[in-house]
Amino acid sequence: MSAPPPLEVRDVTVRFSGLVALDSVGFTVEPGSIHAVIGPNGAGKSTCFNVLSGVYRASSGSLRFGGAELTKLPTHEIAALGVARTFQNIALSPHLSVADNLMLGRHRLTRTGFVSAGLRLPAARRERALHSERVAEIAAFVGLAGRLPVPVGLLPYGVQKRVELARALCMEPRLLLLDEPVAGMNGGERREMAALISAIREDLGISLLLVEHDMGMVMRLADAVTVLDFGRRIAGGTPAEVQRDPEVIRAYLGAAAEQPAAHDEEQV
Ligand SMILES: Nc1ncnc2c1ncn2[C@@H]1O[C@H](COP(=O)(O)OP(=O)(O)OP(=O)(O)O)[C@@H](O)[C@H]1O
Repeated sequence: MSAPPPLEVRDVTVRFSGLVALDSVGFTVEPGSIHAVIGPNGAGKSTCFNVLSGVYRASSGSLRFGGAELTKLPTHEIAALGVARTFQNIALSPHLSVADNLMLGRHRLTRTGFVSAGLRLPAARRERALHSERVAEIAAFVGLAGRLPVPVGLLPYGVQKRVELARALCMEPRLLLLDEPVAGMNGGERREMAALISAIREDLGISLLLVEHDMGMVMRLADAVTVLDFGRRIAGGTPAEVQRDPEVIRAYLGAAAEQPAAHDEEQV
C-alpha cells in the first residue's frame, strides 16, 4: 500500500437550516500522522467527521485527499479512495463471528461477484482464501487472533471496539477516521486502545484522524490537534501548544462551568 497523501480541509462550512455547525474550518492531516479534533460538546466534531466520510455534504469549502476532491463523493467512493471510519456506537453484526464481520470489511476489495462466490468457482475460492489470510493477519495485529470464531455480540465492549477497528483496517485504508475510540472504556482498555492506535501509525504507516473527549489520550497520542468551538477552529498545533492557548482554556473552562460532567473522562 502506498504512503497516504495529506488530507487538506479548507474553509469547510456546514449549515443545518440556519444553524452553522462548521464555520470555514481548515486543517491538514499530514501523511502518517495522528491528528486529533477536539472541542466542547456541540463544537462540530461529529459534523466534521460526517462531512469527511460523506455522510453530510459541505455547504461550501473543499476536502482534498491527495488528488481527489471528497466534497461531492458518496460514502462508498470515499471509502474506495482509502478512507475508512469507525463509529462511536459499534456498527457490527452481533450474531456474526469476528471473522465474518472482518470479511464484510473486505467487501470493497472483493473482485469476484456474489454469483461466482455462490457457485464456489475456483477463482472465487482462491480469492476468499486470500482474504481469510489477511483477515487472520489483521486480527492478530489487533490482538483478536483467538476470537475469530466468536459471535461479536458475546464479546466484552472493549473487545468489540477492537473488532470495529479491525473491520476498518480490513478495508486497507490510507486514512483512518476514529470516532471517540475509547468512549465507554475502562482505564485498562483505554491504554490498550491507545497502544494499538500508535502501532497503526508506526507499523502500518496509516494517517489517523480522531475525534476524542479523553484529553489525556489526545495529548499523549496526537502529533497535531485542531480545536473547534461553536463550529469555528479556535486553535491548532502540537498538543503542548494548544494546551496553553488562552482561547482553548477559555472554551474548556466555559464548557466545564456549564456541563461539568462532559470532559470529566478518565486519563490514559
Ligand atoms: N443532522 C443535524 N441536523 C441539525 N443540526 C445538527 C445535525 N448534526 C449536528 N447538528 C448541530 O450542529 C452542531 C455541532 O454538532 P456536532 O454533533 O458536530 O458537535 P460535537 O462537537 O460532535 O458534539 P459532541 O461532543 O456533543 O458529540 C450542534 O449544534 C448540533 O446540534
